[in-house]
Amino acid sequence: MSVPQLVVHRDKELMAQAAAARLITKIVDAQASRGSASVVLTGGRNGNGLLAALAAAPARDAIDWGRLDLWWGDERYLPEGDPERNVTQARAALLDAVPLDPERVHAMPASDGPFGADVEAAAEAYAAELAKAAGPENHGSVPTFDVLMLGVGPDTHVASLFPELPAVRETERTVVGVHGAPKPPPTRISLTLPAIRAAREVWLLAAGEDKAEAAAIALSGAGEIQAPAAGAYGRSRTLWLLDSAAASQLPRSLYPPASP
Ligand SMILES: O=C(O)[C@H](O)[C@@H](O)[C@H](O)[C@H](O)COP(=O)(O)O
Repeated sequence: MSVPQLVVHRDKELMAQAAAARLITKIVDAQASRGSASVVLTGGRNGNGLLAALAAAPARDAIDWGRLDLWWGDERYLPEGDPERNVTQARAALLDAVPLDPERVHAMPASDGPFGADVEAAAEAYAAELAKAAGPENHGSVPTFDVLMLGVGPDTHVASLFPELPAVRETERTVVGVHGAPKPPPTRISLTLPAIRAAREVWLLAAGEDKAEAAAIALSGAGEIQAPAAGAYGRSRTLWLLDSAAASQLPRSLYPPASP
C-alpha cells in the first residue's frame, strides 16, 4: 500500500493541465521502457477536464497513441452512444482527436449490447477481457495498469463504488454490476478495490469546493467502506491531485503548495 502523496494546484484548470502533462510523461516513459502503456480513465467533470487538457497539450503527440491501452474504472450502464456514458464523453474530450488503435480501446459494455439488462453478465465479460490482457506477472486477474485515474465524489465515492453499498465490499471479483447508485444513472459497471489496487499508480482527481469535505474524510484515516476513496491506492504510488478549493479542509501540514 503506497501512502498518499498530495499535489495542490491553484485552481481546477491548472490542476487539469498539470495532470495532463504528468500523464503525458508517464505514458511516454512507459512506452519507452516497456513498448506500450496501459491507462484507466475515469468519468466525471475532473476526469473529462483532464482529457480535454490533454487534447490541447502541446506535447500531446509525444504519446504513441497506437501503443496505448485504455480501460475504464466505471461506466454508466446506458445504450451505446448515450451522451451520459463515460466513453462517449471521453471520445468527445480526446479520443476522437488522436490515432488510437481501436483494438486497444476497451470500453465497458453498453445496455443495448449482447448482455441487455443483465449488468452482472456485462461486468463478468469486462472482467474476462481484463484477465485476457493480464500477463503472467499479474496472477491472471487484471493487467498492470501504469496509471489508474479516479474522480472523487462529494460522498467520497470513486469509480462506481459508493459508501456502504455492496460493490465497495467486494474482495474477490475485479468488476461488478452496480444497482441503485446514488449518483445517476442508478445502474453501472465498476472496477472493484482489488482491481484498482493492481495499478502501479492510482491518481485521485479532486477539484472544487464540493470535494473539500470528501478529501478531508478520505485522507483522515476513514475506512474504505464508509469512504471508498480511502481504499483507492496503487502498488507503488497513490497521488491526490487537488486544487486549493478541494484542499481547503485538509491540515496544511499534509501538503506543500505545488503552485502559489
Ligand atoms: O461515472 C462517474 O460518474 C464517475 O466515474 C465518477 O466516479 C466521477 O469520477 C465522480 O463522481 C466525480 O465526478 P466529478 O468529477 O464530475 O465531480
